Amino acid sequence: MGRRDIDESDFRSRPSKRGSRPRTKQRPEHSDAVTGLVTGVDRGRYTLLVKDPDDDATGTSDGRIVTAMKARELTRTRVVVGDQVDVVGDVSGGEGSLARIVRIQERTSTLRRTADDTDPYERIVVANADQLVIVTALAQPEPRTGMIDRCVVAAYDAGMSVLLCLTKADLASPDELRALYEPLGVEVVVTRRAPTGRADGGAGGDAGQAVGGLVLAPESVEEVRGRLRGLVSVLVGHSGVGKSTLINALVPQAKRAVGVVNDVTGRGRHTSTSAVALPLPVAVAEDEPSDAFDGWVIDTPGVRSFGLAHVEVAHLLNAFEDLDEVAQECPRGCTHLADAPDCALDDWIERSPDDERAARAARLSSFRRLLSSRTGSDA
Ligand SMILES: Nc1nc2c(ncn2[C@@H]2O[C@H](COP(=O)(O)OP(=O)(O)OP(=O)(O)O)[C@@H](O)[C@H]2O)c(=O)[nH]1
Ligand SMILES: [Zn+2]
Repeated sequence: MGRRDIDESDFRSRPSKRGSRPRTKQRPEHSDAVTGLVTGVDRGRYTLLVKDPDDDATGTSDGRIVTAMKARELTRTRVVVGDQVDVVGDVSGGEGSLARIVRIQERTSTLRRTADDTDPYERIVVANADQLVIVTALAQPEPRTGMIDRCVVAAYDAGMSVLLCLTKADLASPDELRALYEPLGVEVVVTRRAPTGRADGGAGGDAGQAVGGLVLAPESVEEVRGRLRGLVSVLVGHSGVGKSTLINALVPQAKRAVGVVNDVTGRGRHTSTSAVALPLPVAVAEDEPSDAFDGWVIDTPGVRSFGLAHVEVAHLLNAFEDLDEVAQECPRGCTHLADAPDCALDDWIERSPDDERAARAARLSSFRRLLSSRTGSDA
């Protein structure tokens, strides 16, 4: 367990006036700890979904909501949505109960951002997510490829895959954006408003219906659901792109009571700026009520951009196996950009078989666009 292996007894037995961390020794661990998934963070209070060990692990929303705080030894450690944590104390989840987080389990991925490219201060946005869903409107507001590129870079750097969700396809065609992103291995999915979708809805009960909002074409919502199933997905998007409409369609308000609402602090869409994890219902049919869920949708109301100062080219290249291999032949310190002298990636196009040339060129130019987005601005 390495450096995480510091527990409360450690801290108390060796208080350090200078604030340096006590050295880890063999100490009794919290053998009574249970594991919880962090689904929300609000002013020092963490909402956890705790499952009993003998529950089957495969996705019903059984389990209880536990509110917790960090144990003292974790004061300087960031616990984020998506973290798997060990908790002790009152883990009953009863009203007014407060448990203690004593350990963070090793993360499989960390989605980071730098506040600004000139400011190296790094934040972890979400832990253990599989996929970044970039929600972009095809119109109103106009798509901004700079923003999309930066999200793609942040995701690949984090070891996550990317789903580009293009909304408002009723207003404009997705073809151009598809052509820009599919060469990068980015999956694309498209949503649109239902042909009769009106703000006041129809008979009600449609899968695509958002409470008090516009109705999305149900089949487009279900296509998105299919891409999210079984995964932990983080949704990002600029204001007005239709992210809330989509999330409401995927996870109707009624379903949200399960797993996330924290009665101690409450959570308002307009007050919370931190991420929140919502269990993704397997199906939302009203006549077949079920708590079954399969996957998590993490909304990130506070994330409007990704500063990328922390991203290294070499690390980004890892996400592109073919290019990475070719780039081994590059001169030392090659930037791999279009103006880089003797960049082996140019060669790779040159010696490409005719029937692959166009695809390679598209991939390389998309990749170079990503590279330069590291230093660009997304304004
Ligand atoms: N034409 C059309 N409009 C849509 C679609 N999806 C959402 N909208 C509208 O776009 C506007 C913005 O949608 P929201 O879901 O509030 O957007 P958001 O991304 O959550 O933005 P914030 O609430 O500002 O964070 C609303 O007026 C929606 O009704 C769509 O597929 N087609
Ligand atoms: Zn190069």
